[in-house]
Amino acid sequence: MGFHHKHMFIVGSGAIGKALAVFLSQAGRKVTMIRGSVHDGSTITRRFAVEMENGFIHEAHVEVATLNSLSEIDGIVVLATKSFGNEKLAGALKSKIGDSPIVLLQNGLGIEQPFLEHGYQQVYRCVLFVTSQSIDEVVVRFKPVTTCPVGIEHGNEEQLDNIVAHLNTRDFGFKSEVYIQHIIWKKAIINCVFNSVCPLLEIDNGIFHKNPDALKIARRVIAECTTIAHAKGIAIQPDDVESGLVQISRLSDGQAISTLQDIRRNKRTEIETLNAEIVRIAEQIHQQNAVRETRLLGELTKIKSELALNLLLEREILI
Ligand SMILES: NC(=O)C1=CN([C@@H]2O[C@H](COP(=O)(O)OP(=O)(O)OC[C@H]3O[C@@H](n4cnc5c(N)ncnc54)[C@H](OP(=O)(O)O)[C@@H]3O)[C@@H](O)[C@H]2O)C=CC1
Ligand SMILES: CC(C)(CO)C(=O)C(=O)O
Repeated sequence: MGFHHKHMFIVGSGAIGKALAVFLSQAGRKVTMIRGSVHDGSTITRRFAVEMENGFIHEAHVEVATLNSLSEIDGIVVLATKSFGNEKLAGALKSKIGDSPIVLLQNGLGIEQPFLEHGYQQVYRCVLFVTSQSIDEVVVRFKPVTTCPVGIEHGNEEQLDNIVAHLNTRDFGFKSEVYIQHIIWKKAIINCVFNSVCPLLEIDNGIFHKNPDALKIARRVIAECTTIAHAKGIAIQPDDVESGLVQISRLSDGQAISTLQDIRRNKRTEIETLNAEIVRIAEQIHQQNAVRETRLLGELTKIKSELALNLLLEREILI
């Protein structure tokens, strides 16, 4: 058995889960994908493909199971599901994973709470700096931005390095980052901008490096959110967040942000863990007036996403 002997369980068969499953399988890791929202007891093998920017296609056959088809999960559990499912998943995984570590790949603030509250001892958080967009049931279009840091919510550095060694591949890079909290905040603030402005304008991620007026809006949201970060003891600088945002905008030009993909597919979005969560934190420390634009953009995005869901419901009733 080689160094990378741990079985990788990827929960969630979406744009990120499929890309990760393909890269890990190609690198020779043992991979099982577990469906996040499907519980029909099935285990099948499926082909997934990842299209890179230069047109190259990576593909792999991956075993896809459901939670109720597995009695025990022994390995490294990686969550690539939508964060609003975490409370339910934390309950469902608890009796099966023993002391296997869990790694959360999701965007947002506070998304680890359900796992900490359920008493998980090995909880790690990754901040993704890649974009992956579903083209159809099999293919995703993948663009890496930079190496993705993984840090500790509850656990230890030795296990962290072991997890990173198992996750890291040439095309989807991971690294250990002991001080992850400031990166979580920085990325969450960047997402507060992308995941509201892009869906509202119905435009791809390239807008901020191309349009000075959109960048001005981004700058104001960044200023608001960094004020709250500072009040919570997270020392991040607005200029640093802005350069991160512009870098992502350049490198993911043409890609649609996940919230825009969700709205287009009439799916629930994660905006509650972004703008709404920063507003909630601001309220707790009586600084709600400092985040007015962040709140407005979040509320408009939420309405837009609910309108899309209602439209789908109405269409279903008519059929
Ligand atoms: N796509 C991207 O470029 C990026 C994504 N992220 C983050 O990565 C995470 C995954 O994103 P992405 O792959 O794009 O999302 P997708 O919508 O493509 O896939 C998410 C998967 O989550 C599962 N899921 C959906 N609802 C629930 C639920 N209520 N309970 C349990 N599982 C559920 C589904 O898995 P199944 O089909 O197996 O049921 C679904 O396929 C998100 O938190 C996102 O913010 C971060 C940076 C970039
Ligand atoms: C900002 C971006 C594009 C970076 O990975 C992202 O987080 C997303 O697509 O959800």
